[in-house]
Amino acid sequence: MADIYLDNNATTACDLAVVDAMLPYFTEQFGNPSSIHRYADGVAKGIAKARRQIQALLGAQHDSEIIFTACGTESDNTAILSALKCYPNRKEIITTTVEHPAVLNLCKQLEKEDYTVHYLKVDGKGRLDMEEYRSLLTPNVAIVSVMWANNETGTLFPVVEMAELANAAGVQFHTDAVQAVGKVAMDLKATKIDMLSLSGHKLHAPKGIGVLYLKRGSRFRPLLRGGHQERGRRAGTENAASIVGLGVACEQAMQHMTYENTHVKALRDRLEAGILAAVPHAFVTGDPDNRLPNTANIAFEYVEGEAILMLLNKQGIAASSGSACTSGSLEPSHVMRAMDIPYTAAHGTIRFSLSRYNTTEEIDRVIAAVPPLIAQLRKLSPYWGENGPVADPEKAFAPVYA
Ligand SMILES: Cc1ncc(COP(=O)(O)O)c(C=O)c1O
Ligand code: FES
Repeated sequence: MADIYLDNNATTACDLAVVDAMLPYFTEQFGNPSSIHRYADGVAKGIAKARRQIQALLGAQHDSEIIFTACGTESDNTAILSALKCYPNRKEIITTTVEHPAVLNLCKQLEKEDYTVHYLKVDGKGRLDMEEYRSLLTPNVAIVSVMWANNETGTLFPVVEMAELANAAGVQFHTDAVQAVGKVAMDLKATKIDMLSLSGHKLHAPKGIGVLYLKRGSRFRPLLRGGHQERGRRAGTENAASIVGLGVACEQAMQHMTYENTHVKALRDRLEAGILAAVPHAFVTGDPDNRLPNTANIAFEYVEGEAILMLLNKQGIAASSGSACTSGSLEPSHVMRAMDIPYTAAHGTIRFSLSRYNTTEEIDRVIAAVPPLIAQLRKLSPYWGENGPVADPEKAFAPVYA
């Protein structure tokens, strides 16, 4: 039986059209786009076309607002560090408790360098408190960086509205839209978003290519200095093949946007409904009303996420865990902790993230596979008795994970 890939928030398979478009840039068109000979002829043109394809998907005003980078992480770092250089007297940053490490770990470092970082809290469904946000927006803030969609739960933040508020307060606004691009319709020219990060490998383009969108007129200081590539805003010879691939991936994403929000969403809903109907003591985390169409993060109480993943893997099903145990930590993920998910549930969260390549048959196989597997693990769980959870399992857990 074929394997089932439900880990698309981690990374996606390259679309075959993307690979086809890239191939000539490894062979005939391998020249440096800055050179003046036939090996470079089509390269600059290929890059220019990709810029327009990405502009179209983002609804950007100008193609010059697209800066190619090496990854989403580089885009995030560049955006935040740029604002700190542009506004040297402002020593505060606003972000959230549930950002990707690409933002969080940079902020942790900046705290050691005398910046004050305000981490906006989320409620039990992963939603932000806009009052708290408003109260923190002062002239001391250099930049607000808030993700468009959360990678673990798919929860969407109201970034368009938050950017308006930041702009009114004279503060730059950056959004990490790595998980949102291609799934959420965007019209950046109609927003006050100054900077946005995206990453190719989350939308069926290769790994190692990213974009930083920079609104025309917004202040900017480059992270990498060197050659004059990207109008001096990001030095380094262009990754032409990947850029061309990303362009095609963005065009495809535009074509599939409706499908993603109808068909893929229906598959996700089918998966959730099927699993929740058959498994007691399980629930969906995140904001059910404001979510990516492809993401289901399900907490299975009283079992270990890692054990679930291993049993799923044995059956050819690839998903990921909301816990951090794979990274060698016994703590559940910072996103689950921020939402105050009890640790007896947070340790058993599984993220199923779909793509347009998934089928109803695959989803039905997963719906059939999960319930017996959870039952099997609960039989082994010290927190699960004959008739369900043992009394006060939270207390029983506490000394272990304290
Ligand atoms: C929300 C978010 N931001 C940033 C990144 C980092 O992107 P990249 O892997 O291209 O550096 C990821 C990827 O996991 C992500 O999910
Ligand atoms: S899921 Fe493995 S330690 Fe929490």
